[in-house]
Amino acid sequence: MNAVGGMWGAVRPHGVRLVAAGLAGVAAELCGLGLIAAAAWLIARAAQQPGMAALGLAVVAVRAFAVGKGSLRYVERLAGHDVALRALAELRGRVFDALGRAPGERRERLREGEALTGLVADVDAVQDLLLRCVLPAVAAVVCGLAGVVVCAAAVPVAAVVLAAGLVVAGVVLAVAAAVLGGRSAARAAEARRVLAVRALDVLEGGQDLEVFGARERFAGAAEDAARRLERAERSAARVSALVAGAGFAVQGLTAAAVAWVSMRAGADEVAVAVAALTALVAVEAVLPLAAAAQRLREVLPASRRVAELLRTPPQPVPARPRVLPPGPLSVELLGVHVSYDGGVGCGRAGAAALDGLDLLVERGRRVAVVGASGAGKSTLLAVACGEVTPGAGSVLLGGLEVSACDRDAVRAAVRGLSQDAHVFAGTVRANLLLARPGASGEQMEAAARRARFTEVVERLPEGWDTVVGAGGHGLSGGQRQRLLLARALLADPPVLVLDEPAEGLDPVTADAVVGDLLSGAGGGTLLLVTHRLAALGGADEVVVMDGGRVVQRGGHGDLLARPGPYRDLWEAELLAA
Ligand SMILES: Nc1ncnc2c1ncn2[C@@H]1O[C@H](COP(=O)(O)OP(=O)(O)OP(=O)(O)O)[C@@H](O)[C@H]1O
Repeated sequence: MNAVGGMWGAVRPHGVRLVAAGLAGVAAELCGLGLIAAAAWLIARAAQQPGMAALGLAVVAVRAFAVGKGSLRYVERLAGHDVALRALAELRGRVFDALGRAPGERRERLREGEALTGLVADVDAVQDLLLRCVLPAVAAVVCGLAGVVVCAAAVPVAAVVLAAGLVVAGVVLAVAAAVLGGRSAARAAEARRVLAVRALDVLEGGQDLEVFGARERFAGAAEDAARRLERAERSAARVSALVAGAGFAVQGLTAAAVAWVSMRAGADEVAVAVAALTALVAVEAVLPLAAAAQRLREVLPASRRVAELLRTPPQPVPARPRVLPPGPLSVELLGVHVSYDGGVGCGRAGAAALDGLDLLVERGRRVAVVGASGAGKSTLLAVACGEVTPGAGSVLLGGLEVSACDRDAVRAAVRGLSQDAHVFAGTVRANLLLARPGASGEQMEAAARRARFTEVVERLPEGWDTVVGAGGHGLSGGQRQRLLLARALLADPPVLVLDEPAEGLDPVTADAVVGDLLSGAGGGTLLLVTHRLAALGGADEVVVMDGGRVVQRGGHGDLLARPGPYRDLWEAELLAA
């Protein structure tokens, strides 16, 4: 029920259109039924040569039903698709809203090709609930009932036989199709998922696979998945064909049985013809129920996943948000705990990324955060800028609980450079101005100088107007990183967070950049995650993390002077160098 709830919420605003589509579908089926009943009556009665006056009304009825059936079917298709597409647009809007509300790590998972492709397919599949399940089912049920009524009017006992035929065609076959076809559909869905993952591996990692000589193996795995998908789809098609064949057999047998009991009951030939042909049309109307049931089995899991996403509770919005003070802000984390779903926690399944972390960074201070890989440094920055909501503990900005402040104001106040920052397709200038649209040429130049990006721009064919591709295509890794750093510096927010700003730069430039960032004058509070310890002499303070906690803090020189985690990291860095 929850699964359908997600779609229903999107359909409700278009309820009138949906009812119109349903009524048009029902009316089209009833016209089909009326057409056959009237035609049967007309042919059988004409054979008795009663004269034109007795047949006139039936001739008009046949014409009206024939025209009505075609036109109403067209109206039903038009209105049905109109409402389904409107509901789909509404549903997509709701899914985007829910994604916006979702915690950062969930959005993060959705960036993976497989999950994103899956979500898009799930949302699209939900429209089939309306077009291929609900609307055909409503029309089938009404037309089946109308068939029984017409049959009962012609030959009462034949109506019982028709009802039995309808139950077999509309219920027994539908359940069989759902059970047998559902299994194949589940296998096909899983095979489709595996194929998408394998195909992404081959497409995105093609170069690496070639280098490591693993292309054949991965391509073979993709082919295997494609074969499994083909087998599952064949099996689903076999079930559909079998059910369709059985449906036609039930249809023919029901019509024959209705004719036989009608004759046995002593009905005249006109009544027999009307009852038999009505049975033929009524059973035909309920046959799509089997296909609808099979499709329902395929669509329900997708609808369930979409409904689950839509249930993401909205972030509580403070009634009267507190206003952050101007200028650089202090950052304080008190007993902060973060666990990621599915996080491997450095080999300890389910371990916390932040484990009761306490940290106060006073306003305007320049703090370097260091620690082994997986210590929780990036998670600390993600919590500080509101990307990840802690499971427990408090985060204060300028002395105010971030949950009491406007979310957009917090986002604007704490920004910088994350490990997965994106370069957009467009000019280098446009990429930089994204951080501060009104920035002057001097401000851009200054940010570029600090990020060592000026020398890159000078060598680009069109300078600031050089066009780069999405993801920084056309730039080297180091050039891309300098562009991203320049963009973060241009933003100049009250709290600047930089995650590995010198990643991909040569060691000398990297140390120079990190050193400048930590010792440069002015600007806001700075939280900088780095592995380059040699450049930390200028930092106001160095914070050492391990296992999601702060294990040591102090000045670079003081920390080096005594044994402890920082000196261990330093010695390990010297050894590696
Ligand atoms: N999106 C995520 N989903 C699941 N687990 C995650 C996610 N991000 C981090 N983790 C887990 O949380 C722990 C801390 O990760 P985090 O990225 O904060 O460490 P880090 O100190 O920045 O590491 P590195 O120096 O390698 O970047 C890790 O053990 C990791 O397994």
